Amino acid sequence: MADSPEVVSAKAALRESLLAGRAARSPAARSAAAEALAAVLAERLGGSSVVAAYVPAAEEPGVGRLPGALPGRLLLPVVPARGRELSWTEHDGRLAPGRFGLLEPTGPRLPPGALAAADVVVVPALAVAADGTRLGRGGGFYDRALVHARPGVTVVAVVFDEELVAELPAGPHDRRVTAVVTPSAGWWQLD
Ligand SMILES: Nc1nc2c(c(=O)[nH]1)N(C=O)[C@@H](CNc1ccc(C(=O)N[C@@H](CCC(=O)O)C(=O)O)cc1)CN2
Ligand SMILES: Nc1ncnc2c1ncn2[C@@H]1O[C@H](COP(=O)(O)OP(=O)(O)OP(=O)(O)O)[C@@H](O)[C@H]1O
Repeated sequence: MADSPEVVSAKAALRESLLAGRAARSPAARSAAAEALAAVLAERLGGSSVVAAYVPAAEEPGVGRLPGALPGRLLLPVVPARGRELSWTEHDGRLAPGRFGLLEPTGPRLPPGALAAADVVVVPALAVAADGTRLGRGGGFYDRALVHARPGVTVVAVVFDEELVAELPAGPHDRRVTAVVTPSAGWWQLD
């Protein structure tokens, strides 16, 4: 079942204002936030052997410090030329621009089900609610990807402080995160 028209328009309005907030942040504020986020994630994920993460774009929290600060073998997403199922590639240090201008790994692609190898999944979000509801960019990529995560693994979203909110609109496909990190609040367990 698709999102209702009310949920679709509520999400669109929220995305617009959250993206404007991100665009307004200075480069210095972005690097200070990235420093803090990287420190919390490195500490909390210390014992993990396989971590799925992503490469933040310039306006996203963690830019420049993720995924490099994360431990273990790293799986990074590759946006497909067609469709909305993310593929995965094990990070070997090499990145090149892909769809939407996002940096992506260049090595061999693994199928969507490769996410099942991850002990922890670090996900991008525009906002996260106290009940774990996540608002993304609107592609539905992560809602589809998280179907392949092993049940019970930690799914942690990375947001700026004011993007951890009381509530968010949710549709039938939305997958909840189990934790969230923000630069000032650190790690919040939500499940
Ligand atoms: N760093 C990072 N990597 C990520 C995500 C992310 O949010 N951040 N994704 C999280 O899912 C996936 C990519 N999803 C994305 C979905 C939409 C847009 C985007 O810019 N959409 C345009 C519309 C462009 C179009 O449809 O042609 C827009 O929002 O204006 C970008 C990434 C996988 N990798
Ligand atoms: N597992 C799924 N199967 C089919 N459709 C889905 C699935 N997950 C999401 N969708 C659809 O994809 C569209 C976008 O979903 P949504 O608005 O939740 O994206 P998002 O979580 O913000 O984006 P992203 O995951 O790319 O960051 C919606 O129309 C939603 O109904």
